[in-house]
Amino acid sequence: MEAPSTTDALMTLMTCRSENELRAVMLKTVLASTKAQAIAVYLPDITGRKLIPFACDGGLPVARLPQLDNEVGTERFRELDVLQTEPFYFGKTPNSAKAQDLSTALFCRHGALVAHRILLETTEGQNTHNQVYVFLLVSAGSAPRLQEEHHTLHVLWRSYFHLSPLLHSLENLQKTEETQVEKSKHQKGQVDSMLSDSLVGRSPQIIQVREKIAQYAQNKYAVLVQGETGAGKEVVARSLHRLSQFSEGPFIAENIAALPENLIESELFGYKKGAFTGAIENRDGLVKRASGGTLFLDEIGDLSVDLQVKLLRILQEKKLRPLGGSKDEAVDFRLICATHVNLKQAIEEGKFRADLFYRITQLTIDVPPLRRREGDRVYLARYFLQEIAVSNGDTSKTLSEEAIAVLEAAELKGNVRELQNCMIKAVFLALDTDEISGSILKQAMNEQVPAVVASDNQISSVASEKGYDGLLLAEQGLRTVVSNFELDLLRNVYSQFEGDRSKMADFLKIPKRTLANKLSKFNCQTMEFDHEN
Ligand SMILES: Nc1ncnc2c1ncn2[C@@H]1O[C@H](COP(=O)(O)OP(=O)(O)OP(=O)(O)O)[C@@H](O)[C@H]1O
Repeated sequence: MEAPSTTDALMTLMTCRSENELRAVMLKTVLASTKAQAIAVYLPDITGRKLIPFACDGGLPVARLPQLDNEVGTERFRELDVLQTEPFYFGKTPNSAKAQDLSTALFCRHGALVAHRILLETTEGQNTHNQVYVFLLVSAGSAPRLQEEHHTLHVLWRSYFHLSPLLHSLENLQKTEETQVEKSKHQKGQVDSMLSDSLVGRSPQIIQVREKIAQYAQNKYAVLVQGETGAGKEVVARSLHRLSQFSEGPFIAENIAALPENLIESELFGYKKGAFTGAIENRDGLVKRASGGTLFLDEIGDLSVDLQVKLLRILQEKKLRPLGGSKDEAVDFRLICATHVNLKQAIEEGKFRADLFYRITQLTIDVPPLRRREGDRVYLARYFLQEIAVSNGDTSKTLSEEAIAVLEAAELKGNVRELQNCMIKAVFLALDTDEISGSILKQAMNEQVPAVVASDNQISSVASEKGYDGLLLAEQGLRTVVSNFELDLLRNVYSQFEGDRSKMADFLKIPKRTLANKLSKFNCQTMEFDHEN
């Protein structure tokens, strides 16, 4: 076989991708170029007195090669030695007990050795080996072209010691990159699992929402979360907070619509003692309390235009002046707002300021209604059944085929909240059975408090169930009967949930804003229900 040219040999070396590969290819290349049977390569140690095995092919493994005294280098070994006739001994002296034929020591067989001492240039400032000792076992009687061979080896080993540190750095870089990729995969895995635990669902639509949350969580921009009531806007806001740099700080949530109009300002921005009658001490507002964390303002569309101006100033200047205060106080928080109304329309109607709109919608997340999430109803229903079972220390109930069909056909205007309530009711209606049937599920759905948007017929039929007779209806008219019924219902729900508005709104499947409106309509902010209406 024709020996490869030096250029070809160099090209082959340059295709190597790791130090190990380079070393193996180098030895093969040298064997091919010199037509030797075996090769052992040595480097001098730091003192220069010993030669340390570095690489080999065709003989003993490197670990079993002996160290050599560098007498070869100093006394007997010239730059190029052909040791074909005389055995080449190493050891203290050729006659000492330790003396041994070098070819046997290196290759376990006595044979003709060619030894090259290759002088490399040292690169200033770099710890480059400046000599390489190459021992080749050649066929007896072969006549190597020694000078030419020596030149080739010189070129190859020089190139080797240039390429080797480059590959070493490349490998380190790759390892670092791989570790970073692994690390970020691991982090992504953690984020994914945290998000799919809180924002449950596997529809492409909800997966997209989760992706947006993961993407937006790491920055400080304000986020507007839009979606129908009960769709999970607050769940999204909480997830954003948990994944953000503010996660160690507080998550302060407030529903603007649920706050009485006259209290919104002091609740949000706080006040100083004496700012108004009843301000008997300094009190931090929600904005101040959210400092270092996240402020979640639900139903932001309900903020009065005056307060919109004040909020905008705070967002722009990161400073807050409480009611009755004379100094600005620094605040730093991430703002997340939610709305189920179209804010652009509110701007057109003059109810919402465009400048605030742009400030709070640096990023937006649309939470799709349940009806637009393919496959999530049943998935979520099973999830809630499991959750209920865990909290009851029970085994999870299953859904019959019929129940699944009922679920798929249901309107679920109250979105996930309605579905969750339905499942709670269904579990308690199906106490004696492990499976929730279609009829139980229908019953659970019907047991939900009639929707505020229920038709007159539905209302009068519920009214008659509740004891409002037709006579009364004829006497007072539908409006009064319905109104009284609603008041009665609110009073019952109030006592059931001890005035907790969030729970009341959840139970009634209405936004807290609607609940707040109804309470003020009945003049019962304090739920001391005056029969005014
Ligand atoms: N994807 C989901 N996975 C698990 N639970 C959810 C999910 N979406 C919503 N929920 C649950 O549904 C209920 C309503 O969710 P949330 O309060 O976030 O809705 P919302 O859109 O903010 O409602 P509103 O507009 O009435 O304030 C909560 O009990 C919440 O835990």
